[in-house]
Amino acid sequence: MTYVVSTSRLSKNLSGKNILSDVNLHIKKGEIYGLLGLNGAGKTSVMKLLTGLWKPTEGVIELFGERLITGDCKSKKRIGSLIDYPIFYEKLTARENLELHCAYMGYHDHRSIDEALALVGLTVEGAKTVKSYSLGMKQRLGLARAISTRPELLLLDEPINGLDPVGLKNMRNLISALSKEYGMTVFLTSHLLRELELIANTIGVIREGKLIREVAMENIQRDWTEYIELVTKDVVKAVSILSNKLEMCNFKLINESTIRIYDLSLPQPEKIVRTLILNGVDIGEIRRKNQTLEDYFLNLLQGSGDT
Ligand SMILES: Nc1ncnc2c1ncn2[C@@H]1O[C@H](COP(=O)(O)OP(=O)(O)OP(=O)(O)O)[C@@H](O)[C@H]1O
Repeated sequence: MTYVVSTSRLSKNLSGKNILSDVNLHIKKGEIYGLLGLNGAGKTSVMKLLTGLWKPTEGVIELFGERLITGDCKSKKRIGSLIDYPIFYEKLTARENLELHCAYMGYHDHRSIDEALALVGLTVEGAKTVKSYSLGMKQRLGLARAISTRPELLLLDEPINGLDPVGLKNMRNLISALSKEYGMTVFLTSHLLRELELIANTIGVIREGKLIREVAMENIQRDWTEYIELVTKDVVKAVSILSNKLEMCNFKLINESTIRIYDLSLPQPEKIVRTLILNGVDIGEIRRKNQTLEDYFLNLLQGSGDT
């Protein structure tokens, strides 16, 4: 499969500290990919590397199927980005700010500026100077600037930070529309699972500079949130049978009498139970359960999930 963005063993070291280690990202054309991580996990650092603001210490970045070379402007023209707090020329109007940006990027179809301002709901305010803008308006203007050159790839670092509930919903609708109606590939970061869960097709989980999982939201329910909980006095024996006879590795010891078995597609749950009983494991209780998406991601974010 070809990806709009892929990285291979991407690493960044700053002042002797590994900020990112061996990050392998895979972002498909047209999808909304959400990078989820706690504060300080490395989300902004990934953005800075993808936009060329930082140079990788090690590893490779491919954008649109081509290796990103430092100083290369070709791929930059195909990307719109909103990283950190957006800075504008405060004394100029919003529209003038976008015109300057388009000129700088070599994009000369100014219809896209009106379209961008309309999409973020700033058509009327576009004629006002930016110094009169509120924080939320500047955030929206930042997005308008990012899409004013009609990019194929949109990189948004924490675009929902500081937005009120109405602003949040509008931003979510807008990002979905950019993906569905304009075919843009969107890569955004957030520490809010709920927000990503509502719009992302794929979620990547980053923890302490490592990308520990990429999951397609359509598969997540089936593959990761269902499990069997087995209660037995013979946990040691049960674990040995699961590993050695059934060749399973996707299970977790919860306490001295409880095991959680994930990945129920292979082998069938009935086979697991039959094999345990035939090998003399005394099963106290067995039940099929679902963990919530929140539990699933919290495990990954906080480190109790497997890597
Ligand atoms: N310029 C820098 N020099 C040294 N360390 C840095 C620099 N920028 C970021 N870091 C460190 O890199 C790590 C990752 O930071 P980063 O900003 O990428 O995380 P983040 O996931 O975006 O966090 P947040 O959600 O708080 O913005 C942090 O430990 C941070 O202190």
